[in-house]
This record gives sequence, structure tokens and C-alpha cells, in this order.
Amino acid sequence: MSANEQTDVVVVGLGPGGEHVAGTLAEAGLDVVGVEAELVGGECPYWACVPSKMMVRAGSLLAEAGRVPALAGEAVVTPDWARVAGRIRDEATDGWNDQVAADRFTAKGGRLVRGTGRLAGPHRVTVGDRTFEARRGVVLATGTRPRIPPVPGLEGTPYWTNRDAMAAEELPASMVVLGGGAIGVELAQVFARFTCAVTVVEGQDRLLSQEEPEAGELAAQVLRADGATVLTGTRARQVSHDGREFTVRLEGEEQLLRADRLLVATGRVADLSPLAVHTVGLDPAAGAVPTDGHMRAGEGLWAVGDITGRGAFTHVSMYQAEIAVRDILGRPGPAADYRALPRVTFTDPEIGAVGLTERRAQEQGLRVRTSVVRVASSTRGWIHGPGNEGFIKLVEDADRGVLIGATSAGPMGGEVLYGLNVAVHAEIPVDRLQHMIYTYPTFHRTIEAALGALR
Ligand SMILES: Cc1cc2nc3c(=O)[nH]c(=O)nc-3n(C[C@H](O)[C@H](O)[C@H](O)COP(=O)(O)OP(=O)(O)OC[C@H]3O[C@@H](n4cnc5c(N)ncnc54)[C@H](O)[C@@H]3O)c2cc1C
Ligand SMILES: NC(=O)c1ccc[n+]([C@@H]2O[C@H](COP(=O)([O-])OP(=O)(O)OC[C@H]3O[C@@H](n4cnc5c(N)ncnc54)[C@H](O)[C@@H]3O)[C@@H](O)[C@H]2O)c1
Repeated sequence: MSANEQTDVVVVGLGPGGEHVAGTLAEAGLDVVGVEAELVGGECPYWACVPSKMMVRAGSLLAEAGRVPALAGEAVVTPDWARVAGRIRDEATDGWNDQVAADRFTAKGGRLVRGTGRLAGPHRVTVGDRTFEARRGVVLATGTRPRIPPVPGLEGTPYWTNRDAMAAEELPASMVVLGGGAIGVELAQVFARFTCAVTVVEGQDRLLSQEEPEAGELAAQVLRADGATVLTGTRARQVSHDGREFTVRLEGEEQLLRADRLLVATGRVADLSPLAVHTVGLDPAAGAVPTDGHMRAGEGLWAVGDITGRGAFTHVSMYQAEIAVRDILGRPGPAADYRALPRVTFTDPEIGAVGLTERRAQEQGLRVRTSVVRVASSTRGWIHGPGNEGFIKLVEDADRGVLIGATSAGPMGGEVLYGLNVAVHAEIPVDRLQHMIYTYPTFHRTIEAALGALR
């Protein structure tokens, strides 16, 4: 057996979180081994954020063209999925080839080791028959995989996950989407706009069930307007595939759904057991690796990204990566703070949110004041016309007089969210926000109206 190889830090998993930690530490002069089982860059650039947002951009263009007759004349558009698939293949993913990303890491001085990493006790990682001993420690950044619900018949069928959807060269004529969370609603809208007959099946009583009820209602409204069928409060009871099409039997419904494809978008799980986390005293059955505010998960052990269970978003993984880097380098800096965690579902209209929902705030025993103002009631919303669906919802901690949560849905809702993100993060008193100047006529002026409507 070969001798253990010495290094300063081993980073297991080079998605957005791991790549940022590994690259920054290598640039800082540490000897860093980055272990990656698939593609350097992880889920986000190849099978998630980037290709899905290219799809969204294309679907939104089609929808905008559809609004031309109401406002500007005539427009005839012919959806062509080949353009979208080609852009994803050639521009976004380089044919699912990570050479550029791998070179980016090694150019910073990092050592790339391809293979599956496993912990072998504190400070130690094995990859195949090699064992690395990390003087400073190990960073876990292995992300998540799709959660496949235990629906009878599902296993063994050629169902799609996000990976198949992102690589699709052709769209099916019909599709059932299991799960009406972020992935389900974004992709359902895109596929519907490219003329696929989509049915979304969501187990909770509304779409985007972790967000405000108004957000779920809006998502259902716009999906239906795009021709999709939205079924909430029901789950798949049985799935089968006859070699040609899927049949889905729903709980409590007689009606059978038939479709060419079935997309499973029912959440993600962190798989801790193959990482052998028990060798460092962590529970392999846990859903996430618990970390402190400096991303420490044990002595000489850090974790960043989806694996920490603090919000499965690229911006969270990179935020945490920066904190872990500081800690490993012994530099001072604030601990992780998730009070103002922003997220945007890139439907059209975009549905952005930050901080707590009204319900979450009440569950924490806070006394809240809230308001909801429709974007269409603002001057800019009215000028915009078709496509102006959306609202601003504010959640104020009534005792402290600061915003603790907000939703910004509407045209560019994710961009409008930024001001609310700052307000929640910096705890700017509502009284001060009510007395600043809001540009006329912008979408974000709806925030001023919502501040005035807090009750
Ligand atoms: C369809 C879709 C759309 C999304 N859209 C957005 C969006 O618009 N905005 C947003 O913020 N987030 C979005 N997300 C979420 C985002 O992709 C994730 O939050 C982000 O990729 C997490 O980064 P990570 O570094 O934690 O892990 P990942 O990106 O999952 O990377 C983990 C890496 O670790 C590797 N790995 C795993 N196990 C091992 C092992 N044992 N040894 C070596 N390597 C290993 C994997 O191969 C992978 O490369 C989306 C997700 C999906 C599925
Ligand atoms: N724009 C973005 O930032 C973006 C986009 C896509 C994904 N993501 C990230 O990826 C994560 C995973 O996305 P996701 O949409 O798979 O998960 P999700 O957790 O957001 O939503 C999953 C949905 O599936 C439902 N569900 C679960 N089991 C079901 C069943 N058996 N039948 C019917 N419905 C069922 C849940 O009630 C939930 O609403 C998200 O939580 C998010 O963090 C982010």
C-alpha cells in the first residue's frame, strides 16, 4: 500500500461551494487537493442554475412576443427547442466537459484528483487506493442528489430528473412534473411555453409551499395561463411505464394521467453515508452536516453548500465558502447569518423572497404587521400591461419596527428584491424606509406603497 500523501487541505466535491474554497485557499498559497467525482463546477453550471435559466430566458422571450399584439403590433414566433438545447450544450456546458473549470482550478495552484472521496477518520480522505492526510483539515462540499419518492412502480421507469431535463435535445409532447417547488414550477412554465402539455402534481395544498401563500397562488395562476394543468394537495400513488408512455395514478383521484415523460422534482437529499461520515463522528443517516457559524463540522472539518441544509442555493454555498476560507486561514470575520437569506424562483413573473414568511415569523412567536400590494396597481405596473402580475408582501416585526421578511413577485421581481434584502439584512427601521425617495415610475416603487400599507 502506498504511503499517505500529505497536503494542507482536502476539499471533497468541487461544486460552487467546494470550488470556491479550494481555489481561494490554493491562491492563498496552501497546498490544496480538490476531489471531484464528476464535473468540476458541480450541479449549478451543468445541470441546474445556468442551463435552467437559459431555458427560462428563452421561454420568457416567447411569452413577451405573445404580448406584442396587445401593445405594439403583430409578432409571429415559432418555438424551436433546438436553439435552447444547442445553447445549453455549446455555450453553457461545453458538451458537459469541465476542462475549462479544471484548468481554472489547477491554474490557481490546486491539485485536482478525479474520483470519489471518502473520509477515513479525522484529517484523512481516501480516493480509490490513495489516502490524503490534510494537515489543516477537510472540507465537505458534496452537494445533494434528487430525492426520489417511494411511489410504487416509479423505480425502474425511465423517469427524468433535472439532469435529463437539462440535457434534453427534444421536448416531449406531454409531461407530468412531480413536485411544485422551485424546479417544478420553473421547468413546467418553460416546457409549457415550448408547447409541451404539462401537468404539475404537488403534494402540498399549493405550489412553492415554503413561500408565502400568495406566491403559490401566483405561480399556479401564471402556469395555468401558460396552458399547464396544476394539481395540488395530491401525490402520485402508482406510476407505470409501458415502454412508450407513463401512467400516473393519483391519491384520492380516479383520473389517470398519461404522458410521454415524467419529471421528478420532489426535493434533494444529501447522501452522507457514502462519505463515511461516521469515521469523524457524524451521523450518516442525518439529512445534513451540522455546522457552527464558521462552517466547522468538527476538529479539522468544515462543510459548505447544500450539504449543510441551510438553503440549497448557489449563493448560499458561495457565502459559506467565503466564511470557511476565512476560518481556515485564521482571518477574522462575522459568523454565518441566515436572517436575510434571499431566494428567487425564476418564473415569469419572478418570485423573490427574503427572510421569514408571515407564518414562519408567527411560529417564532413574533408579533407581525404585514401588507400586500399588487404590482399592477403601481404606475409602472399599469404602464407595463400584460405580464404585470405580481405583488410586494412585507412582514414587519411590530415590536422592533424592522422588516424581517419580504416577497417581491413581478417583472424583474428578483432584482426588485435587492432593496428588501438590504432592509432585512441591515435591519433598517421601517420608519426610515417610509421616508426615503423611490424613483418614479419604477416597479420598486410598489415597496413604498407596501410600507404605507403595513397593518
Ligand atoms: C434544476 C436546478 C436549478 C437550480 N437553480 C438555481 C438557481 O437558479 N439559483 C441558485 O442559487 N441555485 C439553484 N439551484 C441549486 C444549486 O444548483 C445548488 O444549490 C448548488 O449547486 C449547490 O452547490 P454545492 O457546491 O453545495 O454542491 P453541488 O453543486 O451539488 O456540487 C457537489 C459536487 O460534489 C461532487 N461529489 C459528490 N460526492 C462526491 C464525493 N464523494 N467525492 C468527490 N466528489 C463528490 C459532485 O460530483 C458535485 O460536482 C438549482 C438546482 C437545480 C437542481
Ligand atoms: N431559482 C432557484 O434558486 C432554484 C431553482 C431550482 C432549484 N433550486 C434549489 O433546488 C432545490 C430542489 O428543488 P425542488 O423543486 O426539487 O425541491 P423543493 O423542495 O423546492 O420542492 C419540492 C416540492 O415537491 C413536493 N413533493 C415532495 N414529494 C412529493 C410527492 N411525492 N408528490 C408530489 N409532490 C411532492 C414538495 O411538497 C415540494 O413542494 C430547491 O429547494 C432550491 O433550493 C433553486
